[in-house]
Amino acid sequence: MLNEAIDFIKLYYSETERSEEELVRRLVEVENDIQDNGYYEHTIDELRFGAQVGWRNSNKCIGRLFWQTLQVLDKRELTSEHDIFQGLLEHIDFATNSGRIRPTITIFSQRNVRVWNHQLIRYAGYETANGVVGDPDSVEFTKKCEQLGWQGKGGRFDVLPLVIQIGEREPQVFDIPAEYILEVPIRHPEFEWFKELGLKWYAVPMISNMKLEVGGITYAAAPFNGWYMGTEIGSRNLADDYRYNMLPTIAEKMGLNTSSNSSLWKDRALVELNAAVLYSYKEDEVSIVDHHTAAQQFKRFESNEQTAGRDVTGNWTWLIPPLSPATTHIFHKPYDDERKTPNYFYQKAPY
Ligand code: HEM
Ligand SMILES: N=C(Nc1cccc(CNC[C@@H]2CCCN2)c1)c1cccs1
Repeated sequence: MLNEAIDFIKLYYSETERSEEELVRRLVEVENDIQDNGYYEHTIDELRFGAQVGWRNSNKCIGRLFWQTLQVLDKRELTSEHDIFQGLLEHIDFATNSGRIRPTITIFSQRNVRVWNHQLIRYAGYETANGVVGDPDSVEFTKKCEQLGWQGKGGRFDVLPLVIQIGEREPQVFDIPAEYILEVPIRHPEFEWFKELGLKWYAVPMISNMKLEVGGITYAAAPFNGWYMGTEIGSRNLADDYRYNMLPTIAEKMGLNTSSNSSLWKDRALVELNAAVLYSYKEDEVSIVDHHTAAQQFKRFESNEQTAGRDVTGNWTWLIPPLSPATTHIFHKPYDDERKTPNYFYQKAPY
C-alpha cells in the first residue's frame, strides 16, 4: 500500500501544482499513518481527484472527455444499511436531476460495505415455462433477491430492489420508491405502431458492482453514473437475442423480408430501434448521446490529453460502438490498453 500511496500523492500534488513543501508534509503524514495503523485516509480533495482520474484512466470508456466534471458524494462515514440506502437514494436523485443527468460517484466506507446490484436501477428477469420474462441478464440476481425475501411482480420491466451488505451480516433488501425512478417510453419519430411494442428503459445507468482503486485503497462500494450512449440500449439491451431480442418483432412490423440475411432486415430494424431510442430520450429531455457525437467527443479527449502531455490508453474492442463502428475514427486506429491507477475494476461478486 505504501508505494501506491506515495505514487498517488505525488501524482496529485504534481497535477494540482501544489508546492514541494506541501507534498513532503503530506508524504510524511501518510507514511506515519501507514506505519502506525496500516492505513491512511484520503482528504476529500484527494478522493475527488482519484475518482476523476480513475474515470480518465478507464480504457473501455468513450465518454472520458468530461472526466473533470465528475461530482463526488463522500459518504465514507455511513455505517448502517439504512443510512447507506438513504445515501443511494440521494445519489439517484442528485444524478437524475429530472433528466439533466449529472455524472456522479458516491463513495462509501472502504472497509466492508458492498452493494450487490450490478446497477442501482435495473430490470428483473424471471425464468418461466415459456422463456424468460424481463431482462435475462438479471435472472440470477433476481433469484438472489427472491431468496432474500423480495417478491417480484413477474413483469417485463420490474425495477429490482437495492441489496446492501455490511461485513458478513445478512444483506438488507430495500425497494426504491417509484418517484426516484425516471424511465423513458420508447416511440419512433415516423412508425406510429412502434409504441405498441410497450418498450421503455430507465434514464440513468448507475454501475454499482465495480471497485475504485486509489493510492492503494480500495473502495468496494462506489456507485458511479453517466448518461447512456444510445447504442447501449438500442443495439444491445433491447436488441441482443439473449437480452430483450426485439429485432425480429420490429422487422416483422416494418414488413421486411426476415427469411433472407441478405435483405439486411436485422440491420434495418437495428437502425430504426436506435433512432427510436435517441428520439424518445431527446423528446423527454433525458440526457443521452448518439455514438457519432460520442466518438467526436472522445477525439477531443484524445487531443486534450496530448496537449496535457499524457498518453491516451484505451480498449479498442469496447471503444468502438456496436452500430456502424467504421463510421467513427476510433475504428481506424489502434489503442494501447495499458492499465493505469487510479481506476475502476471488476471485483469478485459478493454472492
Ligand atoms: C458521462 C457519460 C458517459 C458515457 C456516455 C459513457 C459511455 C460508456 C460506454 C458506452 C461504455 C461501454 C459500456 C458497455 O459497452 O457495456 C463505458 C464503459 C465504462 N465507463 Fe463510461 N461513460 C460515461 C461516464 C462514465 C463515468 C462517469 C465513469 C466513472 C466515473 C465511467 C466509467 C466507465 C468504465 C469503468 C467503463 C468500463 C465498464 C466495464 O469494464 O464493464 N464512464 N462508458
Ligand atoms: N453509459 C454507461 N454505460 C456503462 C458504463 C459501464 C458499464 C456498463 C455496463 N457494462 C456491462 C454491460 C452488460 C454486458 C456488456 N455491457 C455500462 C455508464 C454507466 C455508468 C457511468 S457511464
